[in-house]
Amino acid sequence: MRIVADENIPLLNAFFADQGEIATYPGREIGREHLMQADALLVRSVTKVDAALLAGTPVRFVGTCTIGTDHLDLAGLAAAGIQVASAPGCNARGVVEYVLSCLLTLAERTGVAWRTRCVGIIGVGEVGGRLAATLTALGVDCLLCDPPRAQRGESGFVSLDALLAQADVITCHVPLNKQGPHATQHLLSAERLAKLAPGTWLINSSRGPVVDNQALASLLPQRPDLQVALDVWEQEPQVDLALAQLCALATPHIAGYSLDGKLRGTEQIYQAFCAHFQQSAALKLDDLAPASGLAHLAVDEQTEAVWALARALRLVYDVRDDDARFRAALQGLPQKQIPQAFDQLRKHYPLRRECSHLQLGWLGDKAPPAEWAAAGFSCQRG
Ligand SMILES: NC(=O)c1ccc[n+]([C@@H]2O[C@H](COP(=O)([O-])OP(=O)(O)OC[C@H]3O[C@@H](n4cnc5c(N)ncnc54)[C@H](O)[C@@H]3O)[C@@H](O)[C@H]2O)c1
Ligand SMILES: O=C(O)[C@H](O)[C@H](O)COP(=O)(O)O
Repeated sequence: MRIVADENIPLLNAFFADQGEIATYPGREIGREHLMQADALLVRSVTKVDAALLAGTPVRFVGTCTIGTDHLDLAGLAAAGIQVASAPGCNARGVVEYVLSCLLTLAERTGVAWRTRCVGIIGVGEVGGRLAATLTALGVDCLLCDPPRAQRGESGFVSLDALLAQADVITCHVPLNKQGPHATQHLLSAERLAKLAPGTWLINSSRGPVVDNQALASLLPQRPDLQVALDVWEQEPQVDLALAQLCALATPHIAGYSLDGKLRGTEQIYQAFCAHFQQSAALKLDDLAPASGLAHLAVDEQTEAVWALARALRLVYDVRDDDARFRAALQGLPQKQIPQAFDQLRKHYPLRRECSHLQLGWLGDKAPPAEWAAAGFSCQRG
């Protein structure tokens, strides 16, 4: 068995060394010449894979250790008889923590309490669904928009235009679909952006082209009331630095970059690979993942639950650090050098664990506040 893989897949060797010979390359550089003897191709989001790339190669299995699949030509690969697997939900919790951190930061900067804002979630799947559950547990009002789910007869959704008119915060969690009845490319078009209510906070951590970046760059100089956080960019790894400058928060596509999320992605693809090649999936992430590096925060009955949660989140993840690194690395660079700097920020991303690695030590006599567990924090006495 020969496996070709993106060099940025963590625990690749730990999971796949027993399965065959592994050759790794930078994800953006994987080409047909690397695949002429490969049985399986393992990628992340930066490798574009279509039937033409694999034509004439023995590759019969493609696994992407990511949630998004817009870099894969799913229809073409299916027609060519190639099995494709992705890692649904693997880093969804990381994205939720990124959005929560954006809310805390924008609240601090504008002086508007984040818990009083109505959050409009566009796309209510793995990420949007978990975000809605977490925010609701914290007492925040949410509006949900997901026409594909509404069309399947599920209730609780509003139309996109109703959401845009009513929400104070808009956060996008849709896949990038260029065609079809629910296409999402430029879902936030120039026309819709122009209608954003005064003081709206807009967060995009889905895919860059979901928001018309050119229209946003033209709008923002006339609308200093809008607060925009962009994690994804229309021409990635190229970034429009003028747009980044106008954003309140700018990061290099790292919303889901917790180590936990990346490792779950590798494990999910290992399982799919083993199922496809009829091998037993004997390895478990719990046995291979590095120790948790648990952080502690002690709280007592006098501490307001939501204040403690905000402190706890800051201990685990602070989007301001990613924003500062992004600006320091990219500002002033000639355009030609931006893609490489963008990729370097992602390749050398600092260790980040999820909130499940933070223990809230409860010093009170009564039961700890229910919001904590509901918001995804583990809470123990003492
Ligand atoms: N920035 C990051 O680091 C990062 C990390 C993870 C995922 N993502 C992106 O976020 C996207 C969403 O992730 P997910 O795990 O929630 O995916 P998901 O497939 O579980 O959920 C997507 C939801 O969007 C809905 N949807 C589709 N078209 C829509 C439309 N036109 N309007 C509104 N809703 C629509 C779907 O019905 C679905 O419920 C991924 O496809 C990926 O592109 C980014
Ligand atoms: O779709 C996803 O899972 C995310 O966008 C993922 O974090 C992308 O990371 P990459 O594959 O570019 O390393």
